[in-house]
Amino acid sequence: MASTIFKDKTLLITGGTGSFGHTVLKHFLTTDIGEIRIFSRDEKKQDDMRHELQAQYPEHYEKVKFYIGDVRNIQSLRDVMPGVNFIFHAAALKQVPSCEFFPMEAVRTNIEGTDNMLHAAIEANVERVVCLSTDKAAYPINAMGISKAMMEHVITANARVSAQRGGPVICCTRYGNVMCSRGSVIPLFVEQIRAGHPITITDPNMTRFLMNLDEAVDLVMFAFEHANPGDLFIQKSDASTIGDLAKAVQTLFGDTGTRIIGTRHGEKLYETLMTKEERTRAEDMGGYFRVAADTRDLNYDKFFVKGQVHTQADEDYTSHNTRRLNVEQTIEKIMTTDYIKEELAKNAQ
Ligand SMILES: O=c1ccn([C@@H]2O[C@H](COP(=O)(O)OP(=O)(O)O[C@H]3O[C@H](CO)[C@@H](O)[C@H](O)[C@H]3O)[C@@H](O)[C@H]2O)c(=O)[nH]1
Repeated sequence: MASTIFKDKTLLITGGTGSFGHTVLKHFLTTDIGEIRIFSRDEKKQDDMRHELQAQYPEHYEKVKFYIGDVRNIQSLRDVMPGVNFIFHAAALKQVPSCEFFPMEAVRTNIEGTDNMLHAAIEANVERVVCLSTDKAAYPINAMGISKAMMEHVITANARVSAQRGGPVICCTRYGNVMCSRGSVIPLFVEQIRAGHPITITDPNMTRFLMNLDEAVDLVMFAFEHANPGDLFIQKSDASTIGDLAKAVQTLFGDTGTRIIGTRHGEKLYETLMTKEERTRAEDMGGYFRVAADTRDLNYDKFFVKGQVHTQADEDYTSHNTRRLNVEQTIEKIMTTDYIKEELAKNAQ
């Protein structure tokens, strides 16, 4: 990717050892970017990443610097900030079931951690910050989604203050399920098939937005380039039913039967990427929507206008009403991931 905006600049990725961080490195490491800082808690994951980069990118790996820290600890964020131009904030607790059992942990990392990061970024005069959220934050029903929804509000509030003071441009992206990410359903199905077990389906009629990691990075880059303070960016995404997704995986890896297990803690039948209320403020930008921040202050009287006041659009934008992929199209879609390509290559050996 030619990325002159990043020429000689320093990019910080919080939660940088995860799948998102790996994909960002794949996109940026060989460009003219100056430095990439990986900030995360786990020294083992950093060490693994360091070795991987040394092997794969012998001429570029020295651009990557590793910082142990935790977004819950603002001092560790202050320590990583000097010289940082841009931030992609991916650090999060994102497993729905674990957040359900330990909701305060989600509060500390997703809400307080994001607030800490933004304060440290504002203090350090960073130029741009893009934060990563999830569809589960729209009309949230589980602790992970609720914490991410609060995170989005923390982002909007800090973006407003930062803009008033000429500080960093802070924005947010929201996306759906990243196919084949760690612990997600596609790798689970593949493992079950390999073990000769029936695959476990919660509800064949459930739908999920399907996105690959490159699309997640593209969305973050789009937000990076187009953001006004407090904007929320959403990528238009396709969806499939879990029943069709299961058939797609079985077509590629074999059919060992299916077993219905029922809906898990905190799960929805479908996900919402953009609410009706957000749609009234959304701008269609082709492949993306921009939901502008509400820039009014608390003095509502001065904003009163005569005439019709729109408070909601007709419909939410959901995994039930977006473009629905059939089994064939779902196969094509999941084949775009490195995980599926690598696993099929193993089968062929
Ligand atoms: O044995 C299983 C497990 C899951 N599912 C279904 O598969 C879909 C996807 O499940 P999963 O891959 O676990 O994703 P989600 O629960 O939708 O959310 C995951 O994916 C989100 C987006 O990547 C992350 O933010 C969340 O943390 C992570 O839990 C859902 O409809 C599940 O009901 C099954 O049918 N059988």
